[in-house]
Parts: sequence; C-alpha cells; structure tokens
Amino acid sequence: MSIEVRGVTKKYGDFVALDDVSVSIPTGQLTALLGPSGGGKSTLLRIIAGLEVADGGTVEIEGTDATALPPQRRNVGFVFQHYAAFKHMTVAKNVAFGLEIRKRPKAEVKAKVHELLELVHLEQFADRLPSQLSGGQRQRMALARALAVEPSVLLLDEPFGALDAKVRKELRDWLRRLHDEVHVTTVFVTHDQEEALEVADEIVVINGGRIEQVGSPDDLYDAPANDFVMGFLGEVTVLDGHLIRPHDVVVHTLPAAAGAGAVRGEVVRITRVGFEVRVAVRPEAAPEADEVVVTLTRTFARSLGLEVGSTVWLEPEDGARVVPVPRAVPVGTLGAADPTEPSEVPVA
Ligand SMILES: Nc1ncnc2c1ncn2[C@@H]1O[C@H](COP(=O)(O)OP(=O)(O)OP(=O)(O)O)[C@@H](O)[C@H]1O
Repeated sequence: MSIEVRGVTKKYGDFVALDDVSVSIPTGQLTALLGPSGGGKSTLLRIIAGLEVADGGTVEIEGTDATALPPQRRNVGFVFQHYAAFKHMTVAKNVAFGLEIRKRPKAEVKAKVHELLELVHLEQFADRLPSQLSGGQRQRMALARALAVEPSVLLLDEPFGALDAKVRKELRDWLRRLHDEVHVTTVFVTHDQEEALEVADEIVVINGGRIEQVGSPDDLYDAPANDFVMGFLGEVTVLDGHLIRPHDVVVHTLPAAAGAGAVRGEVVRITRVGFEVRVAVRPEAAPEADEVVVTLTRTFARSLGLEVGSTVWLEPEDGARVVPVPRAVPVGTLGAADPTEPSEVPVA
C-alpha cells in the first residue's frame, strides 16, 4: 500500500472533522475521496499532504512514517481547485519551477519540461503566460507542474471543481488517460458521484468525518455497505421500507405473475428520460408514503401497456440489493419527482 492512514483524528475546536479514520490507499491507482460537503475529504487530503496536522493517528507514505514530516519532505505533488500559478512566468517556466529550485542541470530541466508539456498537451503553449490559457489548460499546467518533481503521490483537491461541466468532463477523461500512462499513485477529492464512478479505480466514501466504505466503483454501486452509500452513489427509491435501485424493481400488470409479497399500487406518473421510462407508483396500502419510482426501458414499458391509473404489482428483481431504511437518505437522491428532470411525456 502506498498510503496508510491509521487512526487519524482531527478537531477544529469542539468540532470533529475526522473521527479515527483508517484507510489504505493502493500504489499506482487512482483513488477518489468522495462524500458530501463538509464530510472531511479535504481535511484528510491535507493531512496526507502535511498541510494540516492531525490531533492523533499516523500517516505512512511509501513505507515511511510521514506523520511528523513537513509537506516538502513527503514527496507529494499537490493541485488545488484554484491553482495559483506564477503569473509573470511562462507556462514552461511554471512547470520548470520545482526542478530549478532543486538545482537540476539546465538540459535535464528543458527535456523534462518538454516531455511534461507533451504529456498534458500544452506543448504549443510553452511560451504563453498563465493568463493566456483557458481554465482547463491552466489545470493541466498545474498537473504538469506537480508531476515535474516526480512525486510518489499526487494529491488533487477538486482540481476541476471551478470549471464548467463540459470542460470538467473533458479533463476527467484526460486525467484517466494520463493516469493510465503515468501510473503515479493519485488521490483526488470530489463530491461528484459520477466523476468518482467514471474515473476512479477505488473510491473511499467519507461522511461526517468517518469512512463509510472503500471499494471499486462496481463494489460500491452493486454492494453498498449501508443506506448512506447506496443513496449517495446512484439513484434509489423506497419499496416496502427498503431502499432499492429503481431499475431493480419488477413491474407486473397481473397479480398472478407477482409473488405473495408484491406491493400493489397505482401508476401516478410516467416520464420519459432519454431511452428510459420512469414510472411513479403510489402504494395502495400506504398512499401517504413516498411514491415508488421504477425505471424501465421504453420498449418494455410499452409492452406492459402502462398508463396513469393502471394497477401494478411491484417486487424486487431476483438478487437485487435492498437495504432497510433506518435513517435519512441524502436529499435529492430519492427517486421521487425531481424538478430538474424533463417534464412528463406520455409513453408513445
Ligand atoms: N480551518 C478550519 N477551521 C474550522 N473548521 C474547519 C476548518 N477546516 C475545515 N473545517 C470544518 O471541517 C469539516 C470538514 O471540512 P472539509 O473541508 O474536510 O470537508 P470536505 O468534505 O472537503 O467538504 P467540501 O466538499 O465542502 O470541501 C467542515 O465542517 C468544515 O467546516
């Protein structure tokens, strides 16, 4: 393991930002620290970097106890959301900076800067000033600069957070490809589930100063450890007191086809979302409860002949992951009516 965090606690006054956190971050992988705002992601990253001192616990980087080491002796590269470049220096000079202060030979610095600018696709911008770059280009320059000193670990705190959605998506794909080329152990903070699921090899879910689960994107999505992880990573709905993914609910239009425990309800809304259809069902036994939301392919929905007012029977798909609902699920992840979704369209 490349980074071993053991029993780390951090308090700000009485507030516990990290509560006895232990996690192993594997060598050579791209790991996301994912969680809601205020959960402690940045605090953990900053403690790994040495920019913040923990109140208790240890941090080991590549087999060395780094707990008491200053940031510059940890061999980590760091990139923040708002990257502060030297404004009066060219892109090439900014990238060269870390090598020059380490007094590396001129020819070596030149070759390395060239190689790095190629890697981040900025070779044609070497002589520009940072102010002459777009936001996405500036973040790529920041990454080149962090990589210049060959860190054993690269730490990125919402590196693309300040950019618009399209550039963010491009950079995220680019980071994945860069990582496949360079393989430096990389830890990045994000509160964006999709970003973590798409880019990371491994995801550490942090909430309320504690680690909820560590696993691959598939592990977390298919086998969430608890209701928090299930609700945070992917859409959920409530069926008979259990959280379930909306695509894991089977819809029957005849009671004979359904199992004894199926929930009988009335279709109250049908919404088309791209190639899927979202069907909201009010359970008959508990009309005041949340609507159950089911997603179906359009073809299947059509074959069932569903309409608003239809009576249906719902049950979990064989092998579906269901988790009892013991506590609040993050706002906005329950599958019921989402005002940002496209308006209702009949299934034609
Ligand atoms: N210097 C500080 N002084 C007091 N409280 C702090 C300080 N830094 C962080 N906190 C608090 O610690 C908690 C964790 O903060 P942290 O920045 O680690 O969260 P985060 O998960 O990275 O959130 P975000 O996604 O919003 O950046 C927050 O409630 C925050 O207000």
